[in-house]
Amino acid sequence: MTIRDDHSLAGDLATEAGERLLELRARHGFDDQRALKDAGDRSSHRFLMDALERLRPSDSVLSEEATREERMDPRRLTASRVWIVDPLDGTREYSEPGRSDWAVHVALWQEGALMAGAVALPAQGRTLTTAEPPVLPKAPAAGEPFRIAVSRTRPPEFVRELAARLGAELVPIGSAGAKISAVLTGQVEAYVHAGGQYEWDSAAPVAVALAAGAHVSRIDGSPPAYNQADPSLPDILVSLPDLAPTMLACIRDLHRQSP
Ligand SMILES: Nc1ncnc2c1ncn2[C@@H]1O[C@H](COP(=O)(O)O)[C@@H](OP(=O)(O)O)[C@H]1O
Ligand SMILES: [Mg+2]
Repeated sequence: MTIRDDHSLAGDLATEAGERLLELRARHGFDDQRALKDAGDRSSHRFLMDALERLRPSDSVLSEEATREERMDPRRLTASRVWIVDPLDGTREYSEPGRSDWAVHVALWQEGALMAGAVALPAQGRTLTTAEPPVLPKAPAAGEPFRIAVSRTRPPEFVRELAARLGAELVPIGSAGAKISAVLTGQVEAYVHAGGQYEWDSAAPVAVALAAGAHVSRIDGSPPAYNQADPSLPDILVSLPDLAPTMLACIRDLHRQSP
C-alpha cells in the first residue's frame, strides 16, 4: 500500500458515497424530510463502513453515524491508522430542495496527524482531495473587505461583532465541509465556528485545507487534535493564511472583553 493510495481511496469513497446520496435524494423526494435525512445518514455510513472494512481491514474507523459504543471503543486510541468519516455533513441542507451545501467527509488520521482526506460536494459536482489539493486563491489586499462563512443555524455568538470590527461580510452556508471548501475555492476567505462540533465535522476538510496551505487552527490559535478519546472539537478557524493573524487577534480581543 502506498501513501498515494490512501489519498485516492479517500477521494473515490467520498465521491461514490456522494453519488449514492444524490440518487437517494432524487428517488426519495422531499415530502418526508426527516425520513430523507435518516436514510441518507444511514445508507452513506453503511456504504463507507463496508468499503473500509473490505479495503482497509486493519484500520480503525470513527464515524458520526456509528453507535456510541463504537465511537468510544478505546481500540482506536491505540491504533496507528484511523479513518474519521462524516457520511453526510449538512444533513439539514441535504433534505432541503435545491441546496448544494452538503458533503461527504473521508479523512485518514495516522500516528498523530491527518495524512489524507477528501470532501465530496455531490450537488456541486466536485470532490476536493489531498491527492490534488486546490490552489488557494489570492488573499484580498490589507484593508479590503472579505467574506466569512458561518453556520446558517448555529453561528458563534461573537461573529457579528467580529465581522463588524474586521469590515467583513458574513456568508451563511450549510455543512462544515462545504464552508471549508468555499474558503479553498474562493467563494469566501474564512470560516469560523464555535459552540459545538465533532472531529468528523472538520477532519476531512481540514486535511484538504492543510494540504492546500490554508490556515487551520482552533479559535485560540492552537492546532486542532484528532482521534482524541472525546471526539468533541467545538471550534475551528480556516482562512487564507494572510488573514489569520488579524482574525485571531480580533477573536482574542472579543473574548477578553466578554469571556
Ligand atoms: N453547536 C453545535 N453542536 C454540535 N454540532 C454542531 C454545532 N454546530 C454545528 N454542528 C455540526 O457541524 C456540522 C455543520 O453545521 P452547520 O451547517 O450548522 O455549520 C453539522 O454536522 P451534520 O450535518 O453532520 O450533523 C452540525 O451538526
Ligand atoms: Mg457533520
